[in-house]
Amino acid sequence: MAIFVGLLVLVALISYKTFSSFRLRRHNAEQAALRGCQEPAKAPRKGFLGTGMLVESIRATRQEWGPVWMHQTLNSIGETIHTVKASVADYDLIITRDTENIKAMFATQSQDFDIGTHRENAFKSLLGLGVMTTRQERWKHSRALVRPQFARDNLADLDLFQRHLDALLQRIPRTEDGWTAKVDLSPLFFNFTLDTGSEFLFGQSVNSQTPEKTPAMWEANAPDLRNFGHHLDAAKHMIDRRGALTKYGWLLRDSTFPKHCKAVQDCVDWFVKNRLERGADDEKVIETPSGKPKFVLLDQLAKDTSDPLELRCELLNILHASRDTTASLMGWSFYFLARYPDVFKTLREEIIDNFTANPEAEITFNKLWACQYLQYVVKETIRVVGIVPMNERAATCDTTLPRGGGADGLSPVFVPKGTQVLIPTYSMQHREDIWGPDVDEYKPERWQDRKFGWDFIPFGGGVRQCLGQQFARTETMYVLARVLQIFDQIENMEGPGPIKMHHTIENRSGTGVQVRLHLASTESNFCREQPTSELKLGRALGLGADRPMVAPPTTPAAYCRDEERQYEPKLDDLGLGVDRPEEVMVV
Ligand code: HEM
Repeated sequence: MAIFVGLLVLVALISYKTFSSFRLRRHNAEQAALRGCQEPAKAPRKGFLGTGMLVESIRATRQEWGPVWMHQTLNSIGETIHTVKASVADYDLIITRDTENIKAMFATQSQDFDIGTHRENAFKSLLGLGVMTTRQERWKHSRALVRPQFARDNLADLDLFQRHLDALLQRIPRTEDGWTAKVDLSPLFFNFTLDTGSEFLFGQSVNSQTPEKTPAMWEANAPDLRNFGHHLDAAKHMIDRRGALTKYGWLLRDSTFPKHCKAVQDCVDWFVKNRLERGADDEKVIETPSGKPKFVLLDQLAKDTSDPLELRCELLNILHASRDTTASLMGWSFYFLARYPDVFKTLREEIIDNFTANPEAEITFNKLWACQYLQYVVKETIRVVGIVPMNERAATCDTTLPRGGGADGLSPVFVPKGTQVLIPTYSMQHREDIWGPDVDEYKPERWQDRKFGWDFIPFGGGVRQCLGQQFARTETMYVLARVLQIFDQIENMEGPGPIKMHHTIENRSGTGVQVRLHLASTESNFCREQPTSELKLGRALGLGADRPMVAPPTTPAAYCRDEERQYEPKLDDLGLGVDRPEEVMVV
């Protein structure tokens, strides 16, 4: 009897599912016809229930070429096809790298699109509900809370960067011949941005580069601040793995994940509690060496809300958005400088012309942003690697995208409510029809006089545009400027091999940034003298100093420069603001 009832329920369920899916398909077909839409090209359906593409994409990500795989897969469907529909099991999604569609989702039809539920679901255990993770009315509330803080002029604090850069440089051991030991700069940048980010957000740095500076009273009263970075990385690793499975991410379980999330949250709660105990008006005005009051985001947010959970979530959302992205950008910048000596030379000349070779000479925000070649290097680095190589939106109602349907790809495409639309920014930034036949070359000069709009959206665009792009670019440019004052040569210490893109949410070099640097002045005390035991210490610090020296540097074939190019700087690129109308693209 029980079996009979069970079977009956199963048949009823299957019938209901079949009927609803039939009704939905008919509804979608009617709506598409009414709106003059045509079907886009289809990605080949491979493997069991069409999961082949998903498996391929996960494999490519593991092999550290995920963004390139996506680009090649789209090109294999058609180099002139920029919008496709892909199906995995019962799940249809659209992938588009068409600039008209991007503009529609971010600007002209932005009311019909928002981030999907995946971002919120994937991140909420760690970050809670904040500006990165929420949608609709809840997101408007968060954005209204944090945006005014980012709309200030010159938000980035150069003194803050300098203090933590000093600590970073002390991590690099020098040898007797004026060169540093071989060093992997990548982990150093991740610690650096954790330290600058935590100080910017909480008012006090977690000092991941200099744990010995942690105040003694913290040791007694605080949660596990020393391992803040470790817990953050471990929790994010799990989120990345879940994210790769899109809607099926919940299938992955890891018993340590909640512990890491809790450890991170405990640390932030501790900062928030200390701040709230002082009362909203008790803002300690600390003057930085440049005479500017120190900006602390927590102080500012505490004026608007005293809800500890809300404060924790917003701060963590921003820390997540800022730390790894900016560290990746710094790492990649040096990765390419080590492979393009002529770019390094041109950039260094510009830095010395503007700021002298004295690494203690003042660098101001305005002068930094006036360095054109420096900006080109940063933009080209972002273009070539796509720091956030994939963005996404989901339709909040039945709607359309203006292009991609029909044989010529020029008809609108119907997008049913709930459909996820992937935006492969890396692929957009490698479209030959937009960037020219030298698209795969690393060539900062291409940015001279280049106007761009919806074809270059590394910081998103429209109402949900990144709030920290000015901060990230200032921090990266500052580090580049100072390091190039101190060092006059950089050498790639990695063996030959293809570029590896370790794509989690952001994209960092999968082989690290293995270099050695030459001090411009032998008097310089910017690095530590290297005792004989230093190689072992280097390993403990994750510097890679003990790794075997490898073959002389080679340039990855895809990024060969075929000729010397002349460059003349032009001053046209100082507009930064998140204050501009949201539709204007400013990068
Ligand atoms: C190279 C560094 C960075 C890159 C490439 C980057 C890129 C992005 C991208 C692609 C988005 C998503 C936009 C969307 O959903 O369409 C975003 C959002 C965001 N970013 Fe950044 N970001 C960087 C650094 C930063 C920094 C340093 C901060 C803060 C100090 C920051 C704060 C935010 C915030 C708060 C959001 C959420 C905006 C919203 O949804 O309303 N980002 N960023």
